[in-house]
Amino acid sequence: MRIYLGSDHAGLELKEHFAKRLSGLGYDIVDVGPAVYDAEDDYPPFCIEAARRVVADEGSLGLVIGGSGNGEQIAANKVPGARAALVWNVETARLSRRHNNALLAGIGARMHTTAEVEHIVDAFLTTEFEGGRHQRRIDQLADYERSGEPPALP
Ligand SMILES: O=C(CO)[C@H](O)[C@H](O)COP(=O)(O)O
Repeated sequence: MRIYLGSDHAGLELKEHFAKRLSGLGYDIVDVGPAVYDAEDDYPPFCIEAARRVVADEGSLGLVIGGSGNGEQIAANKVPGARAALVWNVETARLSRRHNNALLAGIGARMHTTAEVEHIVDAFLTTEFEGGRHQRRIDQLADYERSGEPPALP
């Protein structure tokens, strides 16, 4: 499976950790940057690029890593077709795949130990989408994104 990685300066060290770790586990890693630490860099270019690539590459997943993961997730979700979830423990990571078919995980490097994030990321990458009623909800979001017509209130 191909995994796209993006971050900002706050997530750079953890991104590099995952580039090595996931590559060692057999994942095909594409790191969209940043390549060097710059305390003044901004997360949108890297997270939007990671999300664009995931959406264009069916079957791939992405990790967008920052200080909190909030802005990274917001940036990724601006890309049409992207579904990015802020994952902050193993259960939210599992549910983001099982119920939301999340394509990208937003991760807060300043919120966890590296060992915690390893468990969170492993859960994200190894959980399958459940489909069923959850697909109906995802379809409503996708229709709204495409048409601008909000789903009817029940
Ligand atoms: O988490 C983030 C966005 O959600 C950023 O990594 C964070 O805002 C960067 O902060 P600073 O420039 O103070 O290092």
